[in-house]
Amino acid sequence: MTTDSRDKQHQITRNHSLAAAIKNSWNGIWTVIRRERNMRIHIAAALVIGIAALFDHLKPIEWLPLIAAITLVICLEFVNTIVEALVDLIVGHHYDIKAGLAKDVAAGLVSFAVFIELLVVAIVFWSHFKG
Ligand SMILES: Nc1ncnc2c1ncn2[C@@H]1O[C@H](COP(=O)(O)OP(=O)(O)OP(=O)(O)O)[C@@H](O)[C@H]1O
Repeated sequence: MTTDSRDKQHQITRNHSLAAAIKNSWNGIWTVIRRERNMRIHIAAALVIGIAALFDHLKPIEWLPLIAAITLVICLEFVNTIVEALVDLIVGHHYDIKAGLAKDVAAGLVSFAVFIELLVVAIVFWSHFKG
């Protein structure tokens, strides 16, 4: 295989068009959804929250904190996946205490965001029914 044909299969240059940039970014999102079980759980939880908010006729202002909390969790799960990929790229299959720390802190960020998400959901629905 020549270098040229290899480069066509595995792009390592800048995107030549906006369409290519969008296609590659969607590919990144889809890859995370396919590979990361936790991301699928976050999306399922977001759907459940959204359906509950629809059924309970939440006001637009009440949707905002829910959307913010869900966005935070999903964005941090992307960050967690990026950290895992970079750590694996750097250390491979070797044990390294700093690699473990980086992965644990990244996972901890997601857990913290999920805790905030649960808190936000509880407060929004509680205040909706209370008043
Ligand atoms: N190279 C390494 N060196 C040291 N510890 C590691 C290494 N790779 C993984 N670990 C430890 O194993 C844990 C799980 O690893 P990893 O994050 O790759 O698995 P995962 O199942 O994809 O995690 P998550 O549930 O967050 O997606 C890490 O949080 C870390 O404590």
